[in-house]
Amino acid sequence: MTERQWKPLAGVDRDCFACGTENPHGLKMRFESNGEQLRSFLTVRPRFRGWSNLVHGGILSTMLDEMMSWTAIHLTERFILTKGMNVAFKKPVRVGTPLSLNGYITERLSERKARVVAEIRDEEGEVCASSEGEFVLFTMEEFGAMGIMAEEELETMAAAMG
Ligand SMILES: CCCCCCCCCCCC(=O)SCCNC(=O)CCNC(=O)[C@H](O)C(C)(C)COP(=O)(O)OP(=O)(O)OC[C@H]1O[C@@H](n2cnc3c(N)ncnc32)[C@H](O)[C@@H]1OP(=O)(O)O
Repeated sequence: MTERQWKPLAGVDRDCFACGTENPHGLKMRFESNGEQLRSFLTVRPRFRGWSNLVHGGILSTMLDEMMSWTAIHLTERFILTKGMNVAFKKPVRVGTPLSLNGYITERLSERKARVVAEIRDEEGEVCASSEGEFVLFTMEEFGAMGIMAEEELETMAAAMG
């Protein structure tokens, strides 16, 4: 069986703290999908440290939330909101070291909800932090009705989801 090909996903949001392509203060996360899972590679800059040279736990949680969110968006082709998430910090993560993340759906709870997992691995491939989250899924019309973003922004996002 041939391994599914990984394809880069276009960044569509300029200013998001986690994935914004133009946010100078953000993490600038990028994503790839093979149709079954998503992954991301990044090295966290020292400005995001907590203790000494360790990546702050809040930053790790943001990375996991973003990984799960992109996974939910691209694998369900719906707009999403994070309803809740649990994080396990298993090993300290150091700034300035290459990290990889992956995300996958563990359960489509209903038409409206999905359970998603994300993991952060170090260079040795060891899982340093992981999360499980529940995501509420919305059609473009439903998301538009919530007034979270402008019509043209909604359409740009919807076009990038498939
Ligand atoms: C390419 C892109 C890249 C761009 C990628 C950008 C990625 C950004 C990622 C950021 C992710 C985040 O951090 S999001 C920000 C943090 N999260 C939030 O702000 C969410 C705040 N919480 C809420 O708004 C709410 O609690 C919800 C919507 C999550 C859950 O609503 P709830 O009412 O409390 O929960 P629940 O009882 O389980 O839901 C009841 C039912 O109503 C539905 N429901 C609830 N609200 C609505 C609604 N307004 N419109 C329709 N349906 C709704 C649910 O689906 C569910 O359906 P049924 O099961 O009965 O059928």
